[in-house]
Amino acid sequence: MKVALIGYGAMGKFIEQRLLEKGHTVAGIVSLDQLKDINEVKDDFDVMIDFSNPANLSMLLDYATKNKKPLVIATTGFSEDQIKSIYDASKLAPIVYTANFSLGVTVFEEVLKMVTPILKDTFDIEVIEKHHNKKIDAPSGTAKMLVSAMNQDGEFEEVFGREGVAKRGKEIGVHAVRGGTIVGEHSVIFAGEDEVLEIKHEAHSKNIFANGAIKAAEFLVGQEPGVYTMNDVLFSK
Ligand SMILES: NC(=O)C1=CN([C@@H]2O[C@H](COP(=O)(O)OP(=O)(O)OC[C@H]3O[C@@H](n4cnc5c(N)ncnc54)[C@H](OP(=O)(O)O)[C@@H]3O)[C@@H](O)[C@H]2O)C=CC1
Ligand SMILES: O=C(O)C1=N[C@H](C(=O)O)C[C@H](O)C1
Repeated sequence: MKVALIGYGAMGKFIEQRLLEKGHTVAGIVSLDQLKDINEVKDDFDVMIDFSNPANLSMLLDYATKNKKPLVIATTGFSEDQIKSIYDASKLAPIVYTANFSLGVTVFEEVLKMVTPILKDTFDIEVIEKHHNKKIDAPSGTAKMLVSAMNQDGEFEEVFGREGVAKRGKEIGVHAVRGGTIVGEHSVIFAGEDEVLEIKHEAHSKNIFANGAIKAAEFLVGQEPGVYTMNDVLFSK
């Protein structure tokens, strides 16, 4: 598989190594101090993998739709309008879009879909995420994704950085911690009267994200246009 890499920061450098180890080729790197535009990548490639910055999204969606190129989007911190533009573009190009490529978080979402309807009326729900001190967006994309998994019917308001009392059944509180080299931790706390259920995922290495994104890219080559999830990548036949 020939890959165009977007972003050459912590994840971009990491995934480049993993791609080469797995026998794939890096056709070009687009980043602030490399090629500036995906159109400048001269070698042909099969798929784009984006671990960069929301500022690059429209360039990547333009390229994907005009050239029918598969796009793996790992970047987080998009606006609502940008997220809508991903779904619009997916009518013309195959896209995997997820804020977390790990198996554990993919399963975490399914567990939340099962547990939340049972506890939502009698327990308060709070999400705590922890990341390294270089992360620019908060709350994390994964925290937002976990809230969405719990909020399928749109009945909760997401409250970031709580002030005042928690409104049980109406709000999900979200809290962000930044420090050191924490790779990524996400906890969902269901707090009831005299009991607490806490479900937690810890990333111990960026490997899980790099390997998941490469699996997603391998899956995406040859797929029809559409937005695919990690559930599709990991569990579809
Ligand atoms: N979905 C997932 O599983 C995961 C997603 N991520 C997400 O991937 C993204 C990248 O993470 P990470 O590698 O740790 O971040 P870094 O800050 O280390 O790297 C970001 C890269 O994007 C480049 N970049 C390109 N265009 C811009 C721009 N307009 N403004 C700023 N930077 C730009 C930066 O260039 P330069 O180096 O020149 O500054 C840098 O190479 C984040 O959004 C993060 O949340 C991270 C891990 C897992
Ligand atoms: O920036 C990171 O590092 C990470 N970002 C993703 C997010 O925002 O959820 C995924 C992971 O937690 C690491």
